[in-house]
Amino acid sequence: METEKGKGKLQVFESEEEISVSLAKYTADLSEKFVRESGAFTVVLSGGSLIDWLRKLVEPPYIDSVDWAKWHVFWVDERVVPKDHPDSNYKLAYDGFLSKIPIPPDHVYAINDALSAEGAADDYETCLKHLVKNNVMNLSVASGFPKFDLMLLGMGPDGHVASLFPGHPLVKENQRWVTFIKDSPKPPPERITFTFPVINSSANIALVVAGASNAGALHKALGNGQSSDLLPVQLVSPEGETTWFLDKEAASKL
Ligand SMILES: O=C(O)[C@H](O)[C@@H](O)[C@H](O)[C@H](O)COP(=O)(O)O
Repeated sequence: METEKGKGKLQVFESEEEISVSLAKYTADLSEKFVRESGAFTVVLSGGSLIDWLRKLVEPPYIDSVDWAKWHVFWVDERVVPKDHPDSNYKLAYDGFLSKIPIPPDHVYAINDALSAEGAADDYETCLKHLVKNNVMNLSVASGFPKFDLMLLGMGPDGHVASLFPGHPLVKENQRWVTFIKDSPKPPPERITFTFPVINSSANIALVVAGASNAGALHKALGNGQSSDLLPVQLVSPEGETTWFLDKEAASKL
């Protein structure tokens, strides 16, 4: 099933396997477009199941056809733990994805895990500012925040995206590019996260959500009901395009 709503392009798949097939083609097509147009492709990863759903991208034909040397990889959020810790989103991505592609190591922007949460957020923001200065990426003309080519986002059953949780003041942060949280309701408590102005400056956002536990939040996000207290996922509203990759369990209440 595929429909266009005001909230983006909505695709519902029979299985997680089909999500993975479609996500690989979508990502490879965007990579081809941005590399052709600008010579680089800036991609933002999440934690959670997303990395597993990228598995078809590291298989033929894409493993051979994607211009991996032009990729620059970032994280929308990261837990403040050592990079070899089981909770690390970097480790998750390295083990399941990055170790399988020929990407130059200096194009992989992991957090500095020797720093505090606050220090790591500052450091990551400084890193992004250097990349803007060196023309690896641009600022959005409309917002003045960095504009990534593609953000691959998951969503939690509470409607959180990145480490922006419902009711938390960080949801309203509108100055910083990268900020930190020390009281995440989902463990581990210390994380850094991109802010909504950065998320919403993206050229493309894929929201990849599977499983019945997410059906309620998706119903609220994509259904026709009105509500004044918006879930974080409802604040995802990029300058560019949103594409939803759902399985039928997640979409069961739509
Ligand atoms: O930092 C975290 O705690 C997770 O990365 C989390 O944000 C995850 O991305 C979502 O909960 C979606 O998870 P699933 O894709 O596994 O449903």
